[in-house]
Amino acid sequence: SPQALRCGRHQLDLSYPRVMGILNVTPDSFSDGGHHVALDDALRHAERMLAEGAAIIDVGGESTRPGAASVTAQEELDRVAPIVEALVRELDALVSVDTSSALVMRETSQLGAGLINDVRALEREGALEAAVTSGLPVCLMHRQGEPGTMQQAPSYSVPVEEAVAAYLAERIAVCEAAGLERERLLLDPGFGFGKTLAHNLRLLNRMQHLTTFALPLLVGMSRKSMIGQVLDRPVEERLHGGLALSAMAVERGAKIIRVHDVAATADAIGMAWAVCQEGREHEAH
Ligand SMILES: Cn1c(SCC(=O)Nc2ccccc2)nc2c(=O)[nH]c(N)nc21
Repeated sequence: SPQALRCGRHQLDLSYPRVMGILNVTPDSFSDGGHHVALDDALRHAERMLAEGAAIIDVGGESTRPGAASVTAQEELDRVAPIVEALVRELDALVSVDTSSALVMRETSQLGAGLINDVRALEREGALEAAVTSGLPVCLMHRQGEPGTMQQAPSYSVPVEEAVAAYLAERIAVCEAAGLERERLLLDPGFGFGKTLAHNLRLLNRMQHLTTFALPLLVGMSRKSMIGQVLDRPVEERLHGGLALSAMAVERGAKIIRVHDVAATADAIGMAWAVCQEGREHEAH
Protein backbone atom coordinates (compact mmCIF):
# COMPACT_ATOMS: atom_id res chain seq x y z
CA SER A 1 0.00 0.00 0.00
CA PRO A 2 1.22 3.58 -0.56
CA GLN A 3 3.97 4.73 1.79
CA ALA A 4 2.69 8.30 2.01
CA LEU A 5 -0.70 9.96 1.63
CA ARG A 6 -1.28 13.56 0.50
CA CYS A 7 -3.79 14.96 3.03
CA GLY A 8 -4.36 18.53 1.96
CA ARG A 9 -1.35 20.54 3.16
CA HIS A 10 -0.06 17.56 5.16
CA GLN A 11 1.87 14.54 3.93
CA LEU A 12 1.05 11.46 6.03
CA ASP A 13 3.92 8.96 6.24
CA LEU A 14 2.37 5.49 6.20
CA SER A 15 5.65 3.57 6.14
CA TYR A 16 4.82 2.76 9.77
CA PRO A 17 1.52 2.49 11.67
CA ARG A 18 -0.04 5.79 12.85
CA VAL A 19 -2.50 6.74 15.58
CA MET A 20 -5.76 8.59 14.89
CA GLY A 21 -7.02 10.27 18.07
CA ILE A 22 -10.78 10.51 18.61
CA LEU A 23 -11.97 13.99 19.54
CA ASN A 24 -15.41 13.87 21.11
CA VAL A 25 -17.55 16.73 19.89
CA THR A 26 -20.41 16.69 22.38
CA PRO A 27 -23.64 17.56 20.57
CA ASP A 28 -24.36 21.30 20.24
CA SER A 29 -21.19 22.01 22.20
CA PHE A 30 -19.96 24.73 19.86
CA SER A 31 -23.13 26.29 18.53
CA ASP A 32 -24.72 27.26 21.87
CA GLY A 33 -23.79 29.88 24.46
CA GLY A 34 -21.04 27.78 26.00
CA HIS A 35 -19.21 28.24 22.75
CA HIS A 36 -15.73 29.12 23.93
CA VAL A 37 -15.47 26.77 26.92
CA ALA A 38 -16.30 23.66 24.89
CA LEU A 39 -14.09 24.79 22.01
CA ASP A 40 -11.15 25.45 24.34
CA ASP A 41 -11.63 22.07 26.00
CA ALA A 42 -11.66 20.36 22.60
CA LEU A 43 -8.51 22.20 21.53
CA ARG A 44 -6.73 21.22 24.74
CA HIS A 45 -7.79 17.60 24.27
CA ALA A 46 -6.55 17.62 20.67
CA GLU A 47 -3.28 19.28 21.70
CA ARG A 48 -2.71 16.55 24.28
CA MET A 49 -3.42 13.78 21.75
CA LEU A 50 -0.99 15.35 19.27
CA ALA A 51 1.65 15.61 22.02
CA GLU A 52 1.01 11.95 22.87
CA GLY A 53 1.76 10.97 19.26
CA ALA A 54 -1.49 11.19 17.32
CA ALA A 55 -0.84 11.80 13.62
CA ILE A 56 -4.52 12.54 12.93
CA ILE A 57 -7.38 14.02 14.95
CA ASP A 58 -10.79 12.53 14.07
CA VAL A 59 -13.73 14.91 14.50
CA GLY A 60 -17.34 13.78 14.14
CA GLY A 61 -20.52 15.78 14.44
CA GLU A 62 -23.07 13.00 14.06
CA SER A 63 -23.16 10.36 16.76
CA THR A 64 -23.14 6.92 15.17
CA ARG A 65 -24.22 5.18 18.35
CA PRO A 66 -26.99 2.66 17.76
CA GLY A 67 -30.34 4.41 18.00
CA ALA A 68 -28.76 7.88 17.94
CA ALA A 69 -31.08 10.67 16.83
CA SER A 70 -30.27 11.84 13.31
CA VAL A 71 -29.12 15.42 12.79
CA THR A 72 -29.53 17.62 9.72
CA ALA A 73 -26.45 18.27 7.58
CA GLN A 74 -26.50 21.92 8.65
CA GLU A 75 -26.64 20.98 12.35
CA GLU A 76 -23.75 18.58 11.82
CA LEU A 77 -21.79 21.29 10.01
CA ASP A 78 -22.50 23.84 12.77
CA ARG A 79 -21.00 21.36 15.25
CA VAL A 80 -17.83 20.44 13.40
CA ALA A 81 -16.90 23.56 11.40
CA PRO A 82 -15.73 25.64 14.41
CA ILE A 83 -13.52 22.87 15.76
CA VAL A 84 -12.07 21.95 12.36
CA GLU A 85 -11.23 25.62 11.74
CA ALA A 86 -9.64 25.97 15.20
CA LEU A 87 -7.65 22.72 14.95
CA VAL A 88 -6.20 23.83 11.62
CA ARG A 89 -5.54 27.44 12.62
CA GLU A 90 -4.31 26.90 16.22
CA LEU A 91 -2.61 23.49 16.00
CA ASP A 92 -1.97 22.98 12.26
CA ALA A 93 -3.40 19.51 12.90
CA LEU A 94 -4.12 16.85 10.29
CA VAL A 95 -7.87 16.63 10.81
CA SER A 96 -10.06 13.78 9.60
CA VAL A 97 -13.75 14.56 9.44
CA ASP A 98 -16.07 11.73 10.40
CA THR A 99 -19.05 12.49 8.18
CA SER A 100 -21.34 11.01 5.52
CA SER A 101 -22.68 14.40 4.46
CA ALA A 102 -21.68 16.01 1.14
CA LEU A 103 -22.20 19.47 2.64
CA VAL A 104 -19.89 18.74 5.59
CA MET A 105 -17.26 17.21 3.29
CA ARG A 106 -17.29 20.26 1.00
CA GLU A 107 -17.23 22.86 3.77
CA THR A 108 -14.67 21.20 6.06
CA SER A 109 -12.26 20.47 3.19
CA GLN A 110 -12.37 24.21 2.48
CA LEU A 111 -11.58 24.82 6.17
CA GLY A 112 -8.39 22.76 5.90
CA ALA A 113 -9.48 19.24 6.88
CA GLY A 114 -7.01 16.61 5.60
CA LEU A 115 -9.04 13.38 5.39
CA ILE A 116 -12.64 12.27 4.95
CA ASN A 117 -13.70 9.44 7.25
CA ASP A 118 -17.06 8.17 6.02
CA VAL A 119 -18.67 5.24 7.87
CA ARG A 120 -21.13 5.05 4.93
CA ALA A 121 -18.38 4.75 2.29
CA LEU A 122 -19.71 7.70 0.18
CA GLU A 123 -23.12 6.08 -0.36
CA ARG A 124 -25.12 9.16 0.61
CA GLU A 125 -26.49 11.46 -2.11
CA GLY A 126 -23.76 13.78 -3.40
CA ALA A 127 -21.05 12.39 -1.11
CA LEU A 128 -19.01 10.79 -3.90
CA GLU A 129 -18.94 14.00 -5.94
CA ALA A 130 -18.06 16.05 -2.84
CA ALA A 131 -15.20 13.67 -2.03
CA VAL A 132 -13.89 13.81 -5.61
CA THR A 133 -13.99 17.62 -5.56
CA SER A 134 -12.35 17.85 -2.13
CA GLY A 135 -9.15 16.24 -3.46
CA LEU A 136 -8.77 14.64 -0.02
CA PRO A 137 -8.10 10.99 0.84
CA VAL A 138 -11.21 9.05 1.87
CA CYS A 139 -11.60 6.15 4.29
CA LEU A 140 -14.24 3.72 3.01
CA MET A 141 -15.67 1.70 5.90
CA HIS A 142 -17.85 -1.42 5.73
CA ARG A 143 -21.05 -1.57 7.71
CA GLN A 144 -24.24 -3.59 7.45
CA GLY A 145 -27.50 -1.77 8.06
CA GLU A 146 -28.16 1.53 9.83
CA PRO A 147 -26.99 2.59 13.33
CA GLY A 148 -30.47 2.16 14.76
CA THR A 149 -30.93 -1.48 13.74
CA MET A 150 -27.54 -2.83 12.67
CA GLN A 151 -26.80 -4.59 15.95
CA GLN A 152 -30.17 -6.31 16.37
CA ALA A 153 -29.32 -9.50 14.47
CA PRO A 154 -26.27 -9.11 12.23
CA SER A 155 -25.94 -12.02 9.82
CA TYR A 156 -24.03 -12.80 6.62
CA SER A 157 -24.78 -15.43 3.97
CA VAL A 158 -21.02 -15.77 3.31
CA PRO A 159 -18.05 -15.57 5.70
CA VAL A 160 -17.99 -11.99 7.04
CA GLU A 161 -14.50 -11.24 5.70
CA GLU A 162 -15.71 -12.16 2.19
CA ALA A 163 -18.76 -9.90 2.52
CA VAL A 164 -16.55 -7.03 3.71
CA ALA A 165 -14.00 -7.55 0.90
CA ALA A 166 -16.74 -7.75 -1.74
CA TYR A 167 -18.39 -4.58 -0.44
CA LEU A 168 -15.13 -2.62 -0.34
CA ALA A 169 -14.18 -3.86 -3.83
CA GLU A 170 -17.50 -2.53 -5.13
CA ARG A 171 -17.04 0.84 -3.38
CA ILE A 172 -13.49 1.16 -4.74
CA ALA A 173 -14.80 0.49 -8.27
CA VAL A 174 -17.53 3.12 -7.87
CA CYS A 175 -14.99 5.66 -6.61
CA GLU A 176 -12.55 4.98 -9.47
CA ALA A 177 -15.39 5.24 -12.02
CA ALA A 178 -16.24 8.66 -10.57
CA GLY A 179 -12.66 9.87 -10.92
CA LEU A 180 -11.58 9.40 -7.31
CA GLU A 181 -8.16 7.85 -7.86
CA ARG A 182 -7.41 4.63 -6.00
CA GLU A 183 -4.34 6.14 -4.37
CA ARG A 184 -6.63 8.42 -2.34
CA LEU A 185 -8.54 5.51 -0.73
CA LEU A 186 -8.19 3.87 2.66
CA LEU A 187 -10.18 0.78 3.70
CA ASP A 188 -11.79 -0.12 7.02
CA PRO A 189 -13.63 -3.36 7.99
CA GLY A 190 -15.90 -1.38 10.33
CA PHE A 191 -15.64 -3.24 13.63
CA GLY A 192 -18.94 -3.14 15.47
CA PHE A 193 -21.00 -1.87 12.54
CA GLY A 194 -23.47 -4.68 11.89
CA LYS A 195 -21.31 -7.44 13.33
CA THR A 196 -21.66 -9.93 16.20
CA LEU A 197 -18.71 -10.62 18.48
CA ALA A 198 -17.88 -13.68 16.38
CA HIS A 199 -17.91 -11.56 13.22
CA ASN A 200 -15.61 -8.96 14.81
CA LEU A 201 -13.11 -11.54 16.08
CA ARG A 202 -13.09 -13.36 12.73
CA LEU A 203 -12.63 -10.06 10.84
CA LEU A 204 -9.59 -9.13 12.91
CA ASN A 205 -8.12 -12.62 12.68
CA ARG A 206 -8.40 -12.59 8.88
CA MET A 207 -7.69 -8.92 8.22
CA GLN A 208 -4.50 -9.80 6.33
CA HIS A 209 -6.80 -10.68 3.38
CA LEU A 210 -7.78 -7.00 2.99
CA THR A 211 -4.13 -6.12 2.34
CA THR A 212 -4.56 -7.62 -1.16
CA PHE A 213 -6.22 -4.31 -2.16
CA ALA A 214 -2.78 -2.71 -1.59
CA LEU A 215 -4.50 0.22 0.14
CA PRO A 216 -3.88 1.45 3.71
CA LEU A 217 -6.10 -0.23 6.31
CA LEU A 218 -7.71 1.83 9.09
CA VAL A 219 -9.27 0.10 12.11
CA GLY A 220 -11.35 1.34 15.04
CA MET A 221 -11.96 -0.96 18.00
CA SER A 222 -11.27 1.44 20.88
CA ARG A 223 -13.62 0.91 23.84
CA LYS A 224 -16.08 -0.97 21.59
CA SER A 225 -18.49 -3.65 22.80
CA MET A 226 -16.34 -6.49 21.37
CA ILE A 227 -13.95 -5.77 24.26
CA GLY A 228 -16.77 -5.61 26.78
CA GLN A 229 -18.26 -8.86 25.48
CA VAL A 230 -15.00 -10.79 25.87
CA LEU A 231 -13.70 -9.23 29.10
CA ASP A 232 -16.99 -8.19 30.70
CA ARG A 233 -15.74 -4.62 31.19
CA PRO A 234 -17.70 -1.36 31.13
CA VAL A 235 -16.77 1.18 28.45
CA GLU A 236 -14.44 3.13 30.77
CA GLU A 237 -12.35 -0.02 31.53
CA ARG A 238 -11.60 -1.24 28.00
CA LEU A 239 -8.13 0.28 27.49
CA HIS A 240 -6.10 -2.87 28.19
CA GLY A 241 -8.23 -5.00 25.86
CA GLY A 242 -8.02 -2.28 23.23
CA LEU A 243 -4.22 -2.22 23.40
CA ALA A 244 -4.10 -5.95 22.69
CA LEU A 245 -6.41 -5.47 19.70
CA SER A 246 -4.35 -2.55 18.37
CA ALA A 247 -1.17 -4.63 18.50
CA MET A 248 -2.89 -7.54 16.72
CA ALA A 249 -4.29 -5.19 14.07
CA VAL A 250 -0.77 -3.89 13.33
CA GLU A 251 0.52 -7.48 13.10
CA ARG A 252 -2.21 -8.08 10.51
CA GLY A 253 -1.41 -5.06 8.39
CA ALA A 254 -3.39 -2.11 9.80
CA LYS A 255 -1.68 1.27 9.20
CA ILE A 256 -4.02 3.70 11.00
CA ILE A 257 -5.46 2.89 14.43
CA ARG A 258 -8.44 5.01 15.60
CA VAL A 259 -8.41 5.26 19.39
CA HIS A 260 -9.33 7.35 22.46
CA ASP A 261 -6.13 6.54 24.36
CA VAL A 262 -3.27 7.82 22.19
CA ALA A 263 -0.12 7.51 24.34
CA ALA A 264 -0.80 3.92 25.44
CA THR A 265 -1.74 2.86 21.90
CA ALA A 266 1.35 4.53 20.41
CA ASP A 267 3.53 2.37 22.68
CA ALA A 268 1.56 -0.82 21.99
CA ILE A 269 1.75 -0.43 18.22
CA GLY A 270 5.37 0.70 18.47
CA MET A 271 6.26 -2.66 19.96
CA ALA A 272 4.08 -4.62 17.53
CA TRP A 273 5.69 -2.78 14.63
CA ALA A 274 9.21 -3.45 15.89
CA VAL A 275 8.46 -7.17 15.96
CA CYS A 276 6.88 -7.02 12.48
CA GLN A 277 9.97 -5.25 11.14
CA GLU A 278 12.45 -7.65 12.77
CA GLY A 279 14.64 -9.38 10.23
CA ARG A 280 13.51 -7.05 7.46
CA GLU A 281 16.29 -4.52 7.81
CA HIS A 282 18.36 -6.54 5.35
CA GLU A 283 15.42 -6.12 2.88
CA ALA A 284 15.78 -2.33 3.06
CA HIS A 285 18.89 -2.17 0.90
C1 LIG B 1 -16.46 7.27 13.28
N1 LIG B 1 -16.11 5.87 13.58
C2 LIG B 1 -16.57 5.09 14.59
S1 LIG B 1 -17.74 5.65 15.75
C3 LIG B 1 -18.09 4.24 16.70
C4 LIG B 1 -17.37 4.25 18.04
O1 LIG B 1 -16.27 4.72 18.15
N2 LIG B 1 -18.09 3.71 19.02
C5 LIG B 1 -17.70 3.67 20.33
C6 LIG B 1 -17.04 4.73 20.94
C7 LIG B 1 -16.72 4.65 22.28
C8 LIG B 1 -17.05 3.53 23.05
C9 LIG B 1 -17.71 2.47 22.42
C10 LIG B 1 -18.03 2.55 21.08
N3 LIG B 1 -16.04 3.86 14.56
C11 LIG B 1 -15.20 3.83 13.46
C12 LIG B 1 -14.38 2.82 12.87
O2 LIG B 1 -14.29 1.66 13.33
N4 LIG B 1 -13.70 3.18 11.72
C13 LIG B 1 -13.79 4.43 11.19
N5 LIG B 1 -13.09 4.69 10.07
N6 LIG B 1 -14.55 5.42 11.74
C14 LIG B 1 -15.24 5.10 12.86
